[in-house]
Amino acid sequence: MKKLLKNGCVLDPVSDDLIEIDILIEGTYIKKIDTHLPVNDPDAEVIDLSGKFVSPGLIDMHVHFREPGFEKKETIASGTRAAARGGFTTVACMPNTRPVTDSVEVVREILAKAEQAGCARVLPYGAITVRELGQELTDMAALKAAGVIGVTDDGVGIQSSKMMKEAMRKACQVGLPVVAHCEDDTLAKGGCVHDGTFASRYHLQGIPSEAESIHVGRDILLAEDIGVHYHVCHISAEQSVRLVREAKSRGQKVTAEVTPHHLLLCDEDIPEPNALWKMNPPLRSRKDREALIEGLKDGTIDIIATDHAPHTAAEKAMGMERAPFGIVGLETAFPLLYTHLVLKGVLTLAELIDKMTRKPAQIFGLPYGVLAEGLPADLTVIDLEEERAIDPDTFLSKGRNTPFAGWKVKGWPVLTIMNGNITWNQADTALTFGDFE
Ligand SMILES: NC(=O)N[C@@H](CC(=O)O)C(=O)O
Ligand SMILES: [Zn+2]
Ligand SMILES: [Zn+2]
Repeated sequence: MKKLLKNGCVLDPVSDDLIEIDILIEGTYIKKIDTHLPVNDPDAEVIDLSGKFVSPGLIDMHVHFREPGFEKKETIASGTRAAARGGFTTVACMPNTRPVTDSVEVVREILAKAEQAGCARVLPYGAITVRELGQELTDMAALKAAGVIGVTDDGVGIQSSKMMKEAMRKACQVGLPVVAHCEDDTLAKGGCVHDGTFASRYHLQGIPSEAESIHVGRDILLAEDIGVHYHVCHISAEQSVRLVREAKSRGQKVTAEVTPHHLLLCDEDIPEPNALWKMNPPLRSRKDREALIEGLKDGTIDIIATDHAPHTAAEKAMGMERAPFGIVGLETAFPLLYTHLVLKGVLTLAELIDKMTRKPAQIFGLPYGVLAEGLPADLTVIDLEEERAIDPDTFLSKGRNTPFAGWKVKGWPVLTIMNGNITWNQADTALTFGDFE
């Protein structure tokens, strides 16, 4: 099966200008990219992309799909459909499932379900410790052989420095990155929002920034001699950015990701104690937010990842102190970032796309993230002019927990192609609101 995409605009890799281009997809690969390809092949389906922007398929290195175990919040089927609607073709899913993704069996189950769902490429992470309890290391060699792309106990921090050091040694031996949820329980436990102005106004227990930064600093020191690739999840605090910057300047293999919500919101923006604004790490101070933007611009922070964390409406209605941490992100990330970073002149379109495509692929060694002949046909077509309010009722994710409802944003993905197959087409209502479990 062939698809000929005509007249789409791509970023010129040299000038970063938008240039018009034709792309021929054959089977699952990009066969040809040229300024003009003839429309004379009767076997090729021709798709006109005039006026639309074509990006390499977006990559999200941090999502929670909740399967197995918490299928009421999300399934691999609903999560990958949400990914496709958000323009993502590759997503890496976190192991805080039930059972935890700490065994070859669970990894196989996730990969099989993802294959069946077919809407996005799913790359599983394996746990660092058995059941994410921080007591006993998993069999990382076996997990790697089964297909995990990194190890993490996301959802909880590794409290013991000794355990983290051993984990780094083992991960390094088998060639897996250590992806760290940085959180010191002795500082964070019991808190529900950042230890700042909002917490004091509403007399809520705060989570101080150092709860994260202490782990970032500790882990950078531990990783220094081991030489493992150490990646910081959802970085949120100014001090953490500073520590990563310093480690990079010494040439250490440290990378970091930041979420759209930490880039766009701070604790002052929380209107009232409402769990739609509750996530881990919490929205921090204005100063922290500015440091994250600075870190993203100067390359200290490598990539943007959503930390898509769906929960049920009932769970999120339990209030700021009792509701679980987490917000969804897949279906709003690109338009939010395009509107609030690119259109406001904080990042260029090329910089934003780089942090959501080429860069995540590069740091995790994945063969995706660029448009090139011979690579898998992963593309996201975006209407940079379309402006619409975010409406959680239209989400394909089972999670509706977002603080961004009603935000009017531009730059909606209209067509997503993964491995040569259309996984999202805004114009096709059958694909848009199908009957999915
Ligand atoms: N980010 C969150 O607030 N929640 C995540 C866990 C995590 O990413 O640490 C979840 O699993 O719900
Ligand atoms: Zn986390
Ligand atoms: Zn997470």
